Amino acid sequence: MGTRLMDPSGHAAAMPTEHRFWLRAEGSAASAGLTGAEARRQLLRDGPNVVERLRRPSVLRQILRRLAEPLVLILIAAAAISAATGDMASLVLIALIVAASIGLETWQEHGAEKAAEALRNSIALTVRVLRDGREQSLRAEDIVRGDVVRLAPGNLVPADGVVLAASGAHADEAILTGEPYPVAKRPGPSRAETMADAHDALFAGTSLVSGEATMLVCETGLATVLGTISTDLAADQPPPAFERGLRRLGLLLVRLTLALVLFVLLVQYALHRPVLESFMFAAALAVGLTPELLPMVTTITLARGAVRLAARRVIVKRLAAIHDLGAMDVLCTDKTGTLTEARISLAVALGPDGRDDPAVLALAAVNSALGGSAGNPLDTAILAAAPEAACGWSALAALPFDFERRRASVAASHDGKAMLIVKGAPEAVLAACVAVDGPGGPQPLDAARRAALDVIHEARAAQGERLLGLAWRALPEAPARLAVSDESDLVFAGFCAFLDPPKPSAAEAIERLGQLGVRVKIISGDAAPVVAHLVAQLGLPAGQVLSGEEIARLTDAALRRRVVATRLFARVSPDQKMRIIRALSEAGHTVGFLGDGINDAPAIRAADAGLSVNTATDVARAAADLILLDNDLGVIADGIAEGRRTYANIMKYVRMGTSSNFGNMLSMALASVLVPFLPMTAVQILLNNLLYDASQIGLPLDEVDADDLATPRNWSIAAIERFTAIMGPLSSLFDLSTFAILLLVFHAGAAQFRTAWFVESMLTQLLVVFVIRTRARPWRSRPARALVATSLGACAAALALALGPWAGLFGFAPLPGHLLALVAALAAAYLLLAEALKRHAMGRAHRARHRARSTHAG
Ligand SMILES: Nc1ncnc2c1ncn2[C@@H]1O[C@H](COP(=O)(O)OP(=O)(O)OP(=O)(O)O)[C@@H](O)[C@H]1O
Ligand SMILES: [Mg+2]
Repeated sequence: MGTRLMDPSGHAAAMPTEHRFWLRAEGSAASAGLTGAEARRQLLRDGPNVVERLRRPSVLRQILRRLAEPLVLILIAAAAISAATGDMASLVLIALIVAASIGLETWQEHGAEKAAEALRNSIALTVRVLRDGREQSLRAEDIVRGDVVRLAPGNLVPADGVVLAASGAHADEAILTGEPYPVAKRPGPSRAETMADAHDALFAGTSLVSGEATMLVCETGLATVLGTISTDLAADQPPPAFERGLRRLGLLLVRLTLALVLFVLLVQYALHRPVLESFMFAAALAVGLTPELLPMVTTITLARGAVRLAARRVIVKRLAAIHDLGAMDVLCTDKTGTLTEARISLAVALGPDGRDDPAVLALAAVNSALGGSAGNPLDTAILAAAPEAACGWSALAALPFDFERRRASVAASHDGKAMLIVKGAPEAVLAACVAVDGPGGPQPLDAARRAALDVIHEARAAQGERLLGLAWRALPEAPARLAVSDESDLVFAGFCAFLDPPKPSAAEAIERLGQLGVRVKIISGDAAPVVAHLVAQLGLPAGQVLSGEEIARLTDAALRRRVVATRLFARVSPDQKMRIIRALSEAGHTVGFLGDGINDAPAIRAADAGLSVNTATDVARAAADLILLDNDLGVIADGIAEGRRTYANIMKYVRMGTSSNFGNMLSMALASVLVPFLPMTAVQILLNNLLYDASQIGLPLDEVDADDLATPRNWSIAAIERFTAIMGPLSSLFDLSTFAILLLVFHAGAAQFRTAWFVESMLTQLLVVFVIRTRARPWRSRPARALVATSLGACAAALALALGPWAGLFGFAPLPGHLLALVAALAAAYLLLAEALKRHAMGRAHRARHRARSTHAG
């Protein structure tokens, strides 16, 4: 559970008095809320209610961050030293080139992130607040101290505050205290030293799991308990699939760079070459090798993906989740709303004999009216079927529904007689019953009678009807509070059966996902026969159902073996949903989860791609990486295509960087040994690198082959290494032949050598993109116009710089016609050979499931 707010012994630490806002006097006075004007003034004083320090850094800060990168610093220092020895030109040039590449990067990234952020804002969390005497829906950011906020189950608590009123309110505070069970909340002063004991306080970041509460906001933003520890919490999350791959790629490149730079420095030292010059050369090599555009290319491709997805009504909250969606090979989903219409209606209320019984419906209606929660679809369906049934009843106490107990209870009185009414999943209710209603009054619930009830339950569920059980007990006196232990010695009254028609579009969507290589699994809290019936209705293959009861008995290792082949899971608790996701993930799958309830939030958080819908509860939406504006499995298929598109384009950049760019830098290092002078000056390497970078701006916009969209794709470092190992040396081989011809045949001098090679390496490096951007023949896969423009533009610029009248400024010398022709011929030969070898270098199309292997190997 991390460090959180606990001391080493695991006990919640006492907070300093000034933070214990629940002890302040302000909470004791009931409040009618603020006026709009008061709130605006308060907002100016305290600032917006945000804890995340994830706010985008300013442009200036982004530039400074890039300037402070060690390589750039070394280069600038080296240039400064050479300026001190009289070489002003290289200082100016290096400064200009560094400025240009930083400018390019900052400008591109800034624009892309702004677009993505605007989309995120469109699904901001809203809170019900009392302002100007009426309830309004406001963005959580605009909440200020003194606001009065209303909370319902599934709502995130937007700020720290004290409870003014509550009925059956329980909060999940695990995120702050590590306490796994919901904590009861009620008004009234507490003298609590620790937040775990503060029954009258609600904390930002926690959520209401049941009941209702009204709270007075005492602290907002960074002043909240969450605000003081939010950085710890962020560090607690394991990185998702995309970041894991990116990190491993970074390590690979660092190793390559270090090896090359050390090699050059050692050789130069051994050959007694000038120290400063060698040093600058090595630094320029390192800059040339660093994939400094990788963050920009990934951000832009992902941000563009986000914008395209928005057109399909999918909002991306975490950009990298687009990639994870493309890599996903298993999608788990809950049932209600995704596979069904979520228009739950009451079909019938049955007595224990299986016949219609309006008295059972009346009991259910009293329970729902006095102890249900607004927004719960089952409670809503019951009240719609019997709107008047609760008249004349008054609530005494309630014990709200939770997903572990699967029961909801109320103590209610009618004509002065008190009664406990319990409703819930039939087996959960029956477990608390000792008797059953019969014609002549309650009868003992013996084995035969239990079996008869099970038969009714099974038969109904097998027809796809979701059942709730109802039970009651007379109460000798009115209780002040209810506990779980009160749910005992009950008399079973009967069932309510509900219908929720399947969505016609669901079957088609699941088939489409199957064609994309994504298997769909259903994880439901509902009973097994209901899930099986639905699956049959949708015309999908059923197979075995794994129940929550069985899962509870399985160890993690055993569960890992079972989950892969199982498609249906029933009667699972929120915790078990999360366990299933983890097990799939450990079995090597990239897992998505789509859900909308309080009970789905842990699983959404655990998934690589957490999906929710805009109508879902706050906790589910907060946990999700992607929000569907329409609850439709079909759009997920669109999202998957988008994810794979972005991945394919990012891979093109990676391939360019690790093969042709790496090959060039490798040649440069070798040449520094073989050639009597430095093969390129530091300035020329940097120019080379800048033009190469500029050419890549078109990549995020590139078209993608159908082949790249067909199967789940995930980082495979092994495949990248293979590609590098083949294509890198190929490019070096060509460079070395170029060197040999230039030196031995044409006896080129230093300046001419550098010019010829600059042109050759630019042409090969820039044009090879058209070869390796596709597995097909280049003329069969058309590149995007933007890519053609940036690549050819960079080529033209390189030729102009090296051959134009200003060439001398950069240390270039004029090239005679036959040398130019030679360079062009060599570049063409290289491209042809690269084309011949690329399929071999790319290997078989790797699928996401190979991740398991490469992860364990790496
Ligand atoms: N308001 C309620 N009162 C009593 N019992 C309830 C209530 N809501 C749900 N239950 C019980 O808890 C079980 C699990 O809840 P629910 O079906 O919503 O879980 P779920 O995992 O979200 O299911 P689904 O896959 O259908 O979305 C229900 O099948 C029902 O037996
Ligand atoms: Mg649900």
